[in-house]
Amino acid sequence: MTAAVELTGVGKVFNPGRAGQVVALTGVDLTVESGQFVSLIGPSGCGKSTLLRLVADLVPPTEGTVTVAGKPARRARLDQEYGIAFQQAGLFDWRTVRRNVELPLELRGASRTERRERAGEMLDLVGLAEFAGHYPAQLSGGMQQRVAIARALAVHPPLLLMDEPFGALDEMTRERLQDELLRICARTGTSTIFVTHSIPEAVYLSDRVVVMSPRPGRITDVIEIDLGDRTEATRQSAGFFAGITKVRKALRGTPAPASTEVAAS
Ligand SMILES: Nc1ncnc2c1ncn2[C@@H]1O[C@H](COP(=O)(O)OP(=O)(O)OP(=O)(O)O)[C@@H](O)[C@H]1O
Repeated sequence: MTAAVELTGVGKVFNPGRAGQVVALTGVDLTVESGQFVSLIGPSGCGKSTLLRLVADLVPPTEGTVTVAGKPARRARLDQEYGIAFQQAGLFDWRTVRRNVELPLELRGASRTERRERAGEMLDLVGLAEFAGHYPAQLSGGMQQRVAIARALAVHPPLLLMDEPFGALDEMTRERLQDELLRICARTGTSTIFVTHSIPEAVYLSDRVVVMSPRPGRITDVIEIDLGDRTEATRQSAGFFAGITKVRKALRGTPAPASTEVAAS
């Protein structure tokens, strides 16, 4: 099966050869298999957002190749192979919730009926069907984030790129949205790359946590997480805490003990 994302020997230098030169990423090799949930974690400025933006073809790599769904990143962007949700929900204030979700479908030239139907389906999925006619300003931050997720999923992209989408939310809302996101990804078979600063969030959500080093950003560790189906009990489980410890050590540069597999217990 074609990998959802494949980066090979990827490097990114901003302003090369000029005064403001920044080597943001170097030697990045990463494969995200179809249906996998992968988090990126690392100190501020290590290149997490840059990596995501390379996958989204918002910036070109200086070296190496980026493939999304087996296609060059640019082709994948044109084919809308992915949806994007960033920390700021980025909704259009003057459009209702429904019309915000319809936007990527409009850009795709979908018919009015199809747009309505799909937006309704997506808003149902994120539990906001009743708010379809509201404007973003009438919603809480968490609800706005859910609209952004619905919008990102509206074209049924095989891949979701998320940059700290829950960063600004309170802990309870954040945990609820994490569960919703996992449910949505499982139902739709979506692959996800998720940037976060939160170790527990990365461990809870992911099949693999990718740990990055400070500039120039490199991947220093990939920690496999196997907590099975997430339930109420997962956040209190020994496996969850073991995962957190492993990622924390990797972030500090302490080698993890022999096995890198974190299992449910
Ligand atoms: N357009 C740009 N021009 C010049 N330098 C840039 C540009 N975008 C990012 N950088 C630099 O590249 C490095 C990586 O930035 P990036 O935003 O990817 O880090 P990050 O890991 O996402 O950080 P944070 O956790 O603080 O969000 C930083 O040093 C940043 O200043």
